[in-house]
Amino acid sequence: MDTTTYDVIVLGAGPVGENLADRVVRGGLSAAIVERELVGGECSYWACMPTKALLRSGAALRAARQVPGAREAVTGDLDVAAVLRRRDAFASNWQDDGQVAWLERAGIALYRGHGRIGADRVVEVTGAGGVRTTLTARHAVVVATGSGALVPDIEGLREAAPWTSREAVAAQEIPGRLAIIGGGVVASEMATAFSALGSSVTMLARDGVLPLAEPFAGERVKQSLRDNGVAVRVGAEAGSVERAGDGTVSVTLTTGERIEADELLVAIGRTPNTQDIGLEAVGLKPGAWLDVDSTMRVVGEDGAPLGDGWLYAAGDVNHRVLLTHQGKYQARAAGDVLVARAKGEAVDDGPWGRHATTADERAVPQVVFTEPEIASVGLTAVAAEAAGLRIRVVDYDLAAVAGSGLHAEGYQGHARMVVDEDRKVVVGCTFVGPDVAEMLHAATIAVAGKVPLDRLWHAVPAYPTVSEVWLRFLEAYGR
Ligand SMILES: Cc1cc2nc3c(=O)[nH]c(=O)nc-3n(C[C@H](O)[C@H](O)[C@H](O)COP(=O)(O)OP(=O)(O)OC[C@H]3O[C@@H](n4cnc5c(N)ncnc54)[C@H](O)[C@@H]3O)c2cc1C
Ligand SMILES: NC(=O)c1ccc[n+]([C@@H]2O[C@H](COP(=O)([O-])OP(=O)(O)OC[C@H]3O[C@@H](n4cnc5c(N)ncnc54)[C@H](O)[C@@H]3O)[C@@H](O)[C@H]2O)c1
Repeated sequence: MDTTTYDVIVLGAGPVGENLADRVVRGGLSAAIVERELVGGECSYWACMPTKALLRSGAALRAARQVPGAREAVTGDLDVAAVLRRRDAFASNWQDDGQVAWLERAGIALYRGHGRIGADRVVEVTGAGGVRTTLTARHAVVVATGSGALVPDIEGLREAAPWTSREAVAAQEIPGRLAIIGGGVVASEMATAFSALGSSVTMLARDGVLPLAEPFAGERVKQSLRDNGVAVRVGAEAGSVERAGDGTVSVTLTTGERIEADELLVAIGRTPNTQDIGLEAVGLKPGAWLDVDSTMRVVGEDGAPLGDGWLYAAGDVNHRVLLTHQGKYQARAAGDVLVARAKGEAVDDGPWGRHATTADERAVPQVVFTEPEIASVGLTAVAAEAAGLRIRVVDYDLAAVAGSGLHAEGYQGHARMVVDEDRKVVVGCTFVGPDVAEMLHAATIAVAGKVPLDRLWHAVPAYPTVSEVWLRFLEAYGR
């Protein structure tokens, strides 16, 4: 048997590559995965899990302090060393043995090294010591190489060795002063985490705090960051950066003002890991995001699949939605469609079909783990209007729901439901408040399931929970 030929070869063993390969093997095909760093990808070691571990202890402490009886039992502050140890454990101490064992159990062959596409269906792997292996795919190659932090061309920035999300997430010491360029999800979560861990944080939020969220949600997070001592500088833009011999970083704003810090985190978005994966060998542009159809097949500029449709791209690298859960959703659909195509079975790629990733466009859930949390799904009011929908917005004060007062003293929160008036279904929902993350899935089901408002009246929320906001939404909308 030729051990270097597989039905499917996956480039990148992040959450998306792993899930896709697993799906393919479960469908009866063989799969190999190529990984140049740690099996498990960004999410496991430098993103989702360790960031949430950094944030969770502070959130738990705040929650206890908001409930009389529990509050009195809290006699100290965060144990920073214990938080960092817990973070280390959630990052598996940056060892991937557990995930490698999982690959073995799943029957997926692992090649360690940097993978590059050499020609149609051919992947060259350069492993330790420059050893090269050529892999050939009978059916498909899948690019699941993810994304890296985008570092802008600001004078002196690279020379100043700034933190990206990786260094922030893996920090072994908490800087006294942390400056952050950016106002998006990474910037907001890291400002929340590091201020709770003791840093004095300055956030240079050129375009505002979480500008893509419902405005009331970004506004509440901004206010809360300020209440917790973070200097949120909306509109501030870094002009140049310099690191002095003693390690101090100075950021000179475009206004001329200087801000000093011990570390500088750059969090202004992502760039695709496609610079050096051989895209030029198959007529694609290195460094570009990969465009795909609804089954994750890479398409050319004409919108048609490349060649006979042998190349797929899933997860961050296709730029549809840069979230682990959506990438894994893409992996399930793409893995299944790959098996169907290989076996000559019917493909179900119409909207909401088994092999299509329709939810990427209409029903993406996301939780931003700030204080307060933001949990949202589907369209904001602005996005719905921009999409040409005739909408009605229903707002509700979460503090007015009986369950919220019980949950925490002085609970503050807000919720918004966006209704498509022509179809009488919910197309978007946003909650902002303590612990709203776990409320999100009900909204996701309403949006993805296109549950008519008339039917939602029969989905009765339990009393006394914060979820009773669903009843209040319907009452405010009217029957
Ligand atoms: C700080 C931070 C926090 C986040 N928090 C969340 C969160 O709470 N929830 C959420 O849903 N999302 C979160 N995300 C987003 C999430 O991390 C990504 O959407 C997810 O990791 C994408 O998975 P992926 O498999 O596409 O790519 P990745 O996780 O980036 O994995 C790609 C893998 O491919 C490998 N690779 C790349 N090029 C090659 C090559 N040429 N050869 C071999 N291997 C290669 C890489 O080493 C990597 O292991 C966060 C992101 C950041 C930066
Ligand atoms: N909880 C979560 O789900 C979670 C957590 C962290 C990251 N992520 C994902 O990771 C991805 C990356 O996050 P991110 O925060 O880096 O990107 P982002 O796209 O969320 O935010 C980047 C922000 O930087 C601003 N910006 C862009 N260029 C700038 C510049 N030159 N100077 C100053 N500001 C600039 C933008 O206006 C934007 O608000 C996101 O897509 C996000 O979905 C998700």
